[in-house]
Amino acid sequence: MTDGLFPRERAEIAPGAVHVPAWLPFARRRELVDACREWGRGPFPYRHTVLPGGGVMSVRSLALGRQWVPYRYLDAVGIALPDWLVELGRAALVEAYGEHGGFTPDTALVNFYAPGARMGMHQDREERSSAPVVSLSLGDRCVFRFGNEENRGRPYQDVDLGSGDLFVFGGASRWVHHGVPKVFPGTAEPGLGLVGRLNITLRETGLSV
Ligand SMILES: O=C(O)CCC(=O)C(=O)O
Ligand SMILES: [Fe+2]
Repeated sequence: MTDGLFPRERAEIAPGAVHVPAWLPFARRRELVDACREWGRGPFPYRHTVLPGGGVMSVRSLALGRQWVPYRYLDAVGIALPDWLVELGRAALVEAYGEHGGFTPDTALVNFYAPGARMGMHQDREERSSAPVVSLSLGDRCVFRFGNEENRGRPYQDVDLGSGDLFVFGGASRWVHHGVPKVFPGTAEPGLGLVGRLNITLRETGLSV
């Protein structure tokens, strides 16, 4: 896959953190965008999450499978996590690591970044399972900041995540701080039918029902 002048190469950003540019074929991206739109039409629309301190996230999100509120998972399921998405998550791990290790995600967070939206540095740490996090990106390109386990600051690496990209972080990278400091508006590929950026993360909560 070539983006402009330079091919974007598959890279292991850190041990257990694998970036596969343009992993999803265009047709699959379109299907995912359509699915994300459908999910938002139902009784559980995309919402700005209100943080305990009163801050409001600029991203709008919805959950598939087990629902997340800051900073815990609820027992409640709003929208079911479809089997085909679980299978896609397994295929993503086979791509990244050569095996899926029995990955059985029970939740997916779908984030929508309208122009100007971003996500601060954080850890995905409400999960009791150490299974990897699978991230799929659609639409506008962004800077994905991948840091360290200790704090929100340096050292970090900035990774360019584009439409169709797969990013997996597991193993020694599972509890690393990460965030999205910038999205580049208008960079979604034509024909995708998306203004902005969508990101889907699949996780195993490790919680029993
Ligand atoms: O949008 C992204 O690429 C990252 C999303 C994320 O870190 C999260 O939902 O926890
Ligand atoms: Fe995260």
